[in-house]
Amino acid sequence: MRERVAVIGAGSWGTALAIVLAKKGYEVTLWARRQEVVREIETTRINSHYLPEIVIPESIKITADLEETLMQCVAVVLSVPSHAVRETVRRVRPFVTKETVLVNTAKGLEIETLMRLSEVLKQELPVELHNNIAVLSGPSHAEEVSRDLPTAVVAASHRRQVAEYVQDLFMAPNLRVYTNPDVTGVELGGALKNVIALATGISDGLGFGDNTRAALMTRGLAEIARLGTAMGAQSLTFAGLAGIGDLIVTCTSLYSRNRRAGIQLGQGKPLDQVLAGMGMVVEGVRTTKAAYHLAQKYGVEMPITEQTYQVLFEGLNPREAVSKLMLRTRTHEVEEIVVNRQDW
Ligand SMILES: NC(=O)C1=CN([C@@H]2O[C@H](COP(=O)(O)OP(=O)(O)OC[C@H]3O[C@@H](n4cnc5c(N)ncnc54)[C@H](O)[C@@H]3O)[C@@H](O)[C@H]2O)C=CC1
Ligand SMILES: O=C(CO)COP(=O)(O)O
Repeated sequence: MRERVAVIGAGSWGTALAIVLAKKGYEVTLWARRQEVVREIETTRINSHYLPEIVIPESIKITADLEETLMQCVAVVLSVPSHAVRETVRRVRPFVTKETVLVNTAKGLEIETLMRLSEVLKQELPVELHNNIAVLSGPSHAEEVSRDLPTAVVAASHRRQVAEYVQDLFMAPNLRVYTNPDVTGVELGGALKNVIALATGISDGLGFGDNTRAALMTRGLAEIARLGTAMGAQSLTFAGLAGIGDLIVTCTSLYSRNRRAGIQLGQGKPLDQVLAGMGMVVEGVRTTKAAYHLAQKYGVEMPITEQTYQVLFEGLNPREAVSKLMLRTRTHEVEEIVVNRQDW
């Protein structure tokens, strides 16, 4: 008998992952919040709003009934936006057993609590399920994964068997999955790169150049790693797929909603209009707020995040924000190198 996997969230990413799993032979049920999405996929096999170019295999069952979706499934893949993770896990909880593996694929933070999403899952799930939690992250636009273009991602879990289970679950000829025990680093890399994607988008929208984008990405990664290590992550994780890997794709691809939102902001469009026009989740906006407060909480300098926050929420002119970054007090590139070189 084929193993059953539930994918919760029929947006771009949930749909793409459901296709990957169905092609691997799993019996996949995709849960959509809205009945009209169920009807459309059932009748046309197209999810026209989120992945219009992709034909969804007949073998994927689509429903808005959560109990039906979760019945006898061995794994649950959560692909709803970060702000919906807590309420979704609460709804999922009654239908999972203590053997079910739960994989969060959303990239963000909970702004009210500043928690990472696996921490939200832990809070909402009984303790016997805590070791079954995993996260999937890395440079992986749904538009490309659903077209089977070669992609590499990372599965993180505190338990090696669970990370390897998720690795095996998704591993496919064109989807290579690595494991990493550093759940904190993998989650923070995936969430915080969206802030830098907004910043680089803004810079592109202002008409600045490739040098500017490279500077923002590099210094952005430095501040992601600074906050990440202060929060207990391993610095090397930020040199991996969930760190620099995802930063590269999100800051350079036109599939990135965060980058596209940033470009429009840089061109002078107000935030509410940008978000209304996007029609898909732009995680970086909320994450900027969370990251700004986390930087204060941990006493970590995050100048790009701070300026992005000012632009998004305090009405700072983006050009002035760039100028503030350029004119900051001079500093070293890597503080640790200087501290360890007393002869210098
Ligand atoms: N699109 C992509 O290429 C990738 C997205 N992700 C992450 O996956 C998460 C989901 O993103 P996408 O699928 O791209 O978003 P999307 O905007 O394409 O779709 C979001 C889906 O969640 C549903 N939804 C919205 N609010 C909800 C709620 N309160 N309760 C339940 N469902 C709700 C929507 O109806 C929609 O089906 C995000 O955190 C994103 O960062 C991660 C990797 C790749
Ligand atoms: O995380 C992603 C790709 O890895 C998706 O990024 P966007 O949300 O900016 O589209």
